Amino acid sequence: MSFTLAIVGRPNVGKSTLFNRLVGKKLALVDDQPGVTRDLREGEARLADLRFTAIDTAGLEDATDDSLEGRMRRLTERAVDMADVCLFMIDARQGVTPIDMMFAEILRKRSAHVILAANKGEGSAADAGVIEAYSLGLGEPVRLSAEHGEGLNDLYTHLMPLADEFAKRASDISPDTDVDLDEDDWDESEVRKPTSSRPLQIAVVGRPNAGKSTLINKILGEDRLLTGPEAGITRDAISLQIDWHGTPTRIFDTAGMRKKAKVQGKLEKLSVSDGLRAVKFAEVVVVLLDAAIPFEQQDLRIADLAEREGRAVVVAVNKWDIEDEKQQKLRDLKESFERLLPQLRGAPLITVSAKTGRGLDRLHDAIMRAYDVWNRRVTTANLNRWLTGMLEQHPPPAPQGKRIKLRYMTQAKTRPPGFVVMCSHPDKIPESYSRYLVNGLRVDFDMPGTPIRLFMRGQNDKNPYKGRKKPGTSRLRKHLKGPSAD
Ligand SMILES: Nc1nc2c(ncn2[C@@H]2O[C@H](COP(=O)(O)OP(=O)(O)OP(=O)(O)O)[C@@H](O)[C@H]2O)c(=O)[nH]1
Ligand SMILES: Nc1nc2c(ncn2[C@@H]2O[C@H](COP(=O)(O)OP(=O)(O)OP(=O)(O)O)[C@@H](O)[C@H]2O)c(=O)[nH]1
Repeated sequence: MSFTLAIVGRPNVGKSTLFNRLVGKKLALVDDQPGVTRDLREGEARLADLRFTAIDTAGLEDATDDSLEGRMRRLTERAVDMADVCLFMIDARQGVTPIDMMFAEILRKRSAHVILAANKGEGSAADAGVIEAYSLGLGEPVRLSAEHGEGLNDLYTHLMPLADEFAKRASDISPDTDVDLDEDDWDESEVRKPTSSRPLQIAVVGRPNAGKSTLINKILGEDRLLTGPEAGITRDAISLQIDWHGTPTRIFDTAGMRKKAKVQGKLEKLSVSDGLRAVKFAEVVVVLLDAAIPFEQQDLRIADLAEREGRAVVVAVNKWDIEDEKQQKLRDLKESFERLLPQLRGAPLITVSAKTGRGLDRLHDAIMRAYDVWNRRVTTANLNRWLTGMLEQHPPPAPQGKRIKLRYMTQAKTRPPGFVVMCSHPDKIPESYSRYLVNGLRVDFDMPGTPIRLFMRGQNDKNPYKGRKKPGTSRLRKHLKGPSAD
């Protein structure tokens, strides 16, 4: 089951950086001078369980005997013809440029499968560019940071169904692993359920000795993972596929993530990054706490990391069998949770005993629900009705006497839910007002336990349609919604 992926895009967007990450060796040169990569490079790439050939196209500023456009076109076409899938990369910090548009045009005509990636996506400086990427008409962009290794899970989610399709074409997989590719006809009451070929990906993370291996053994119903009383017994992230109450599920057991400062040997360093990697690949992250020592610094770090990575989060408090005063303890836990992890407001907190199996059904239900919420889509009509109410209840501030206008809102993405608000002065909207809207969305559309992303966007911000045709309302809507939105 192998296929070829070409990474294309204009100079300096980060193609080689991604290539290096996928291929795992420093095969391609990386530099902040445009055009450092001199030719097409090929390497055997890995992304979780996917294996494929990656092609890095770069070096477009090198030659002098032709126009940039001509060279770019030739090189891209060559790569496209060699590849099954094209990963088209833009620089989210710079937004969509005319050259990007030219690329999009070539790819739309020539490539059957294009995945759009908005790279350099770490941090809020990239927010506007990511949203703008929808305007290229190539579907939902994958927000990546090739340099920091962020967004690889999303890339995996985009690649996996294609990989399956290629494998099916090669007719070496059984007919019951059909992939449901149809994402366009969801409505807000519908959520995507994992299909048989796309298992729900769960990472169980927590400090050493929290009971991760014991928990997974219990779920598996057999002693497949090693457990023991010493901290740090699991050295690697292990993934296991099971049918959990009828849901195809892949569970990553990760070695305990401990504070970096305490990490000594090289082996343990690897384990920590394995844990981080598991978070990146997971859809739902179960943060497993030890009831005797809950919410330590490291637990908070892990939970915060999962939130920043945009994963659905369920907190499970383990070893509940040895707690007395359970009622009081539970109240204390909930209070600490709200105080220490406000960014995960409303995320489920489930008490379990990995040893006896108590609470595991509730854990399963909480995971499924968190996954549902993470996939939720709210219609634009409902959002705007809601926005009107929110504005009436608590109007936005008026810096220097000029009121900021929030005009229009739409959901730009799911997994996790991301919303765009068009407004008059996006940079003047205080953090507190954004929080008011996010908390409102959470409560009114019933979205506990999932990160919610909110982007404020000015109508004139780097609008790629500016200067072309008149941006009528429907055009603007299309730009905002993107081709894959409701
Ligand atoms: N901030 C940030 N910088 C990145 C990221 N990915 C790559 N870069 C930087 O962008 C610059 C260009 O990266 P390359 O990977 O060489 O880009 P390329 O697209 O292969 O460039 P050419 O060889 O010129 O076509 C380097 O300085 C990278 O370190 C990212 O995710 N975030
Ligand atoms: N009483 C009680 N003990 C538990 C429970 N779950 C795990 N333990 C014990 O806690 C210890 C650590 O469990 P592991 O499953 O190895 O922990 P881990 O989180 O995988 O540990 P690392 O591999 O170090 O990351 C073992 O002695 C388990 O028997 C539980 O629900 N109740």
